[in-house]
Amino acid sequence: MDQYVIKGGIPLNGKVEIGGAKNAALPILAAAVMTDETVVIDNLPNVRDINVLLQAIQEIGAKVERTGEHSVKINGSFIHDISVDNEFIKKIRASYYLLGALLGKYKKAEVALPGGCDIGSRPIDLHQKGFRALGAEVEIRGGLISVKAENLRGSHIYLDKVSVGATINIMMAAAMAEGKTVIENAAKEPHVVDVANFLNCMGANIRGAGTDVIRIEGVEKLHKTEYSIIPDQIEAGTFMFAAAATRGDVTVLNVIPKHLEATTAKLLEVGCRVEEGDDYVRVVAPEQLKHTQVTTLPYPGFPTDMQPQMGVVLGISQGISTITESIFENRFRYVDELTKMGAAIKVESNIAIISGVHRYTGARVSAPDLRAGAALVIAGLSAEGITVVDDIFYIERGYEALEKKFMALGARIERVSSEKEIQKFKLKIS
Ligand SMILES: CC(=O)N[C@H]1[C@@H](OP(=O)(O)OP(=O)(O)OC[C@H]2O[C@@H](n3ccc(=O)[nH]c3=O)[C@H](O)[C@@H]2O)O[C@H](CO)[C@@H](O)[C@@H]1O
Ligand SMILES: C=C(OP(=O)(O)O)C(=O)O
Repeated sequence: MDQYVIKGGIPLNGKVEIGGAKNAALPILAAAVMTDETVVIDNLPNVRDINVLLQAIQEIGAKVERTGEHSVKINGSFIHDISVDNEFIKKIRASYYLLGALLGKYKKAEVALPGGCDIGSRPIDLHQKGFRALGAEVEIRGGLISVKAENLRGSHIYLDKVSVGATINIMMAAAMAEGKTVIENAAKEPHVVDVANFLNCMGANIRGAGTDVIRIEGVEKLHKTEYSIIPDQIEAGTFMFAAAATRGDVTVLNVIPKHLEATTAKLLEVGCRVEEGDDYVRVVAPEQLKHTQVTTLPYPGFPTDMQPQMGVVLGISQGISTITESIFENRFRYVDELTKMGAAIKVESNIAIISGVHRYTGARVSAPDLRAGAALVIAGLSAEGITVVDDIFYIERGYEALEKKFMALGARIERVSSEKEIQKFKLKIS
């Protein structure tokens, strides 16, 4: 198993290019098979979840051609199987997007129950409710969820909870249903809008994405398009918080500043200076950060996917801060690891009470999930001494070349795969 080994305490400085959003790219890849014509997708992040999904799409017969590190051509006309089940697909969350996509196109699909990071209970009842409302039968058996419909018909669907996954899945199926669908209490995340834009470029008729009511007029057929994925707001936010934690000065390039407003607001509250351009944001950190309060909420609220990174910043901010996690109950698993680095954080139910310490000290820690892992890397970059982060395969689900991007900002970080290499790194920096 690979690790990151980090010599912390160096303020990050410079510019970093942000890639395409994993959580937009995944449903867009699934939606790409909904036409029999060739779709070209660009600004694709080269991360593990994307590669797993592409492989699954290929296994059911779609033609997938990598035309560059960040681009792919997909042709869904060769699909011969609507059953998606392999060892890897079970481990990712976004596998379920193939349900909506294949149900829309073929009126049936069967997909292994979704995995994803263990960040709490992750039911899919709202996805099922949506598919049923469109006229599909839904059955879960033997670790698979299957959906089929004689006829998919538009419907009026109210989501009892704001769900990114359910909104996107229903939108995909409804795009090729007969008649009109209205999704109420829809998720408004930028990636929901990106998927709607992509489907519309393929000929779908979706209005209102980005508001809480989405209206879809089903079409019979979708067609080819060329599309570029939006920048990853979570990758961008991760670098912004890394700048704050290391008392650095970092400019994140190729972003949509509007998507980063909640993150920017919190950085201002802790005392950072934030400059915004058309497609960049610069974060300049003060010597001493200040405490604040955070609650995770659906967009435009503060994203749960940024909560661990924020927690690491607050752990070294003067005073008492609190974080209320209102989306997933198990997203504080980084706290025990951070405690090994000197953090003083108490978790009571879904609230973390954080007494800021002066600085972290390096320790051996383990990434409990994707974003918590990235947060521990930030802690290591800001800590005194050496930190080893184990289980980085979680981090690689969603971050491309994380260590290389940090190195380019002046960090001393290496990806290693043995205890011997860790010792070598220690000798090299001593
Ligand atoms: C691949 C991907 O894009 N993952 C993101 C997606 O996950 P995901 O789409 O799984 O998360 P949802 O937005 O669906 O979940 C939000 C809340 O709704 C609940 N819920 C969801 C579905 C359902 O059928 N029933 C139900 O009760 C969940 O338990 C959670 O409390 O959005 C989350 C919230 O922004 C992010 O943290 C994940 O990174
Ligand atoms: C939790 C995440 O992903 P997933 O929903 O795929 O587990 C994430 O992107 O932070």
